[in-house]
Amino acid sequence: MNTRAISARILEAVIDKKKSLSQALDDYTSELNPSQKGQVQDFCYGVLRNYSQYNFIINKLTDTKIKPQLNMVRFLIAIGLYQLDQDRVAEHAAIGETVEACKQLDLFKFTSLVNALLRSYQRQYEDLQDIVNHASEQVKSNHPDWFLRRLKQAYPKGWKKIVKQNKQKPPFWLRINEQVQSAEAFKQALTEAEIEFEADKKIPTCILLTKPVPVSTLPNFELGSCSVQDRAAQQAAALVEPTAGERILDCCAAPGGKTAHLFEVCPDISVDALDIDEKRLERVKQNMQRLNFSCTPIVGDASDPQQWWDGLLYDKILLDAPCSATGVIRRHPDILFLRRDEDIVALAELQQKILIKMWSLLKPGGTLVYATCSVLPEENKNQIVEFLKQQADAKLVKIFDSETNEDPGWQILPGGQNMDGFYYAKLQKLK
Ligand SMILES: C[S@@+](CC[C@H](N)C(=O)[O-])C[C@H]1O[C@@H](n2cnc3c(N)ncnc32)[C@H](O)[C@@H]1O
Repeated sequence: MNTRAISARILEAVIDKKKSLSQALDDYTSELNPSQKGQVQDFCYGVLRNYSQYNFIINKLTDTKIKPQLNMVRFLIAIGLYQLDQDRVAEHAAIGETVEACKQLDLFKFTSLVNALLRSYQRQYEDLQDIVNHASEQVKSNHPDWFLRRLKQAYPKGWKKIVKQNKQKPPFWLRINEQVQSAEAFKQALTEAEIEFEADKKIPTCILLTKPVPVSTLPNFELGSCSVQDRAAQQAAALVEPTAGERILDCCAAPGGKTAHLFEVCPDISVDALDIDEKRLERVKQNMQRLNFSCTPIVGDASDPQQWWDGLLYDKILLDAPCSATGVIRRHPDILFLRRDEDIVALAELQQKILIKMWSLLKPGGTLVYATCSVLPEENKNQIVEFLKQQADAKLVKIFDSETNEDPGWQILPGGQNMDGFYYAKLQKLK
């Protein structure tokens, strides 16, 4: 099967069957070579970031709407439109290969429709762009109405910027592991390997790769020299401030990016890495192995510590709460198709429940860092405000720029200092 046909199947899995993009990519691309995999990823991400717009154009160009059961044809045409929007794919290849994919998917009678529609798109390109520019916010932004409503309510002035960021390709940040080599030595090795990067101005162990490269080509990656992690996620370890001898709970730890960072900052700590998902916890173990650290993985539900907790209080807790992930849409555009409005209420309830339970596992004098990769106040600011109202033994620790606004924590919006959308708040338990 050609890469367009495979991509159409993946889009069907995400958009119609509500599978996560990473799962669908795993399911359909395991047999492909790296270059084919790259192409499939490019098509799928590209279409998901612009699907509402492509769907709108398809409806404009077809007299009779393509029936829902023929969504596969719709996905193929969307892949064709994405290719024609790009300079990288020659027009004849974009159209020819998409028509070929149509045959490979046994959709022979639609080949002329696919061909005609893509050619019409080329001919009417300027007019269609103009029509799209006057379409609804939902079409232009590729965001569902419920999410636009929540964004507008939370950020009356800034929502357009967030929406724009969500359509961008994400930056490629690395975290250098100074337990393997100094940041300077790693940067030198990158220069020698002719891998272009920008050093972060504030964090010496954080760098931005100018162009994505396969991780296997990074110097000593297998020996744990560095990890791929967004700059926003790299703030967590500094906020936890791990200190030698401490017993730390990493709550909702998988795949273990932040667990590893805690050890990189201070290897002489003991960390319980808790996650409800046994399979994802395996990835924590793999990451620890590559980086040569050792934690205690625990499969368990954070909202029900009686099932797994050994009764010993923790000095520090990092609670990377389950959330809507609405801060990382540029990395995971499938979120726009998988998340529903009612999820936000359910997640907010779960987050407050977990926060209260985790608080009971913290030593007096200990600190808890609350984190999400969400941009919604329901999961962030409101959670902390509500918690502080109810918990007399909780004191807010001010972090970064949190003193300058009414938010008790730090809301990072997508694209802010080139980071993902994230939220942090730090709480101390009074003695
Ligand atoms: C945002 S991810 C964590 C990322 C991780 N901290 C890192 O930096 O690599 C959230 C995790 O929460 C886990 N999770 C969701 N609900 C949970 C629950 N009730 N108890 C424990 N873990 C949960 C999910 O399985 C998922 O691995």
